[in-house]
Amino acid sequence: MTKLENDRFLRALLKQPVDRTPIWMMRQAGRYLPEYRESRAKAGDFLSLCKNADFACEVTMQPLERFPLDAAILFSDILTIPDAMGLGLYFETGEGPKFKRTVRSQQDFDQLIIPKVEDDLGYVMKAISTIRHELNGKVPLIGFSGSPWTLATYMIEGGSSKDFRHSKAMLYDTPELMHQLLDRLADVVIEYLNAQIAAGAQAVQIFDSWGGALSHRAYQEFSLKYMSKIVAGLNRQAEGRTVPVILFSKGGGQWLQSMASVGADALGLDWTTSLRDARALVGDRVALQGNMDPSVLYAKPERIREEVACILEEYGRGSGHVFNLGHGIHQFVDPDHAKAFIDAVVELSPHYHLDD
Ligand SMILES: Cc1c2[nH]c(c1CCC(=O)O)Cc1[nH]c(c(CCC(=O)O)c1C)Cc1[nH]c(c(CCC(=O)O)c1C)Cc1[nH]c(c(C)c1CCC(=O)O)C2
Repeated sequence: MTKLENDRFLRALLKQPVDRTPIWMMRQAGRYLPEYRESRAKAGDFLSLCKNADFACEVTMQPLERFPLDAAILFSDILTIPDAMGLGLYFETGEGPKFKRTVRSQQDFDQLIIPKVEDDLGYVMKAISTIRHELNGKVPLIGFSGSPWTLATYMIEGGSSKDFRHSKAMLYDTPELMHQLLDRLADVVIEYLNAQIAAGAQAVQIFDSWGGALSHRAYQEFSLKYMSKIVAGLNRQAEGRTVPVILFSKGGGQWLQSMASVGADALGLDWTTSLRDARALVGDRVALQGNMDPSVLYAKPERIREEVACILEEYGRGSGHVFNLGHGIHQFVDPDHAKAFIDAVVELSPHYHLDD
């Protein structure tokens, strides 16, 4: 077992003392990096990057070669699960993800394949072990999955959606069908994340990108309940350490108290919530991750630095904060601005940990 040289990300998630606030960025490997665009052109397309362990490893490492990040994130996609369930994932340039088949009826549900994670998603585990080998203990590797609700929206709509027309209709008209789908997805996610942990993921994040599209009642019943089932089903010890779990419901700022009670180690916040208020609400129960508006990276480096300073001050002193953007980095961001952001966290945050 290689010793982890930099564990401040894992420590902060468990609210253990750190020398400075750790940082990583959602979508840190992606189109804003010219070297990513080059690798994608070499591989042919995005899915070929995900399905080939050497390419997935190459692009995972790219942001770490440029910036002093405290974690790597597996290069993959949340939609690998519906693809393995037989829906036929493809990407049309400039149009985002699409599925050949959708799930809108009991019959569609009954036809879903129950994937054998080790085979059907074996390429993901292979990417994880390749990346761990390449990282050689430099920083921890994050594994991830979509939440059942977020995955279900893509499976029901057949791709991205603005209004979640078919998913909302199913939720309100045939809630029992929706529950069957969510429960099945929760079981697959548990197996998938446990396989990622066994292959070497040292923390996992559940992306509930569309949790915030639900009503207050529906969020608890159709999203949080299934994330809670997942958290309860995860193997959270590996290689002699705790494997922390991060829940990220985008737009979920008003539900932090209930999210804090499902047993995850940390909650991801988007930029619409104040870290100060969030910390007061959740107390010592969970760490917090976030939450700079990704669009701040369009501004000048001096302005980015001011925003970082405000966010550090909002969280205040002590461990339990992982710096991140409130959502994925945009594709038109100048990589030098991402560098200014990360450097600002590295330079300004030690002050907040003098008593740790
Ligand atoms: C909803 C969702 C998806 N995928 C993901 C989510 C949840 C996070 C979020 O809310 O943003 C998660 C994801 N997708 C990707 C990662 C890689 C790891 C990372 O660096 O964060 C992660 C963690 C790569 C990707 N996934 C995708 C890209 C762009 C593909 C390309 O190279 O063209 C990348 C780098 C494609 C993708 N994949 C998905 C969409 C909607 C799109 C198209 C959107 C877009 O074009 O930005 C589904």
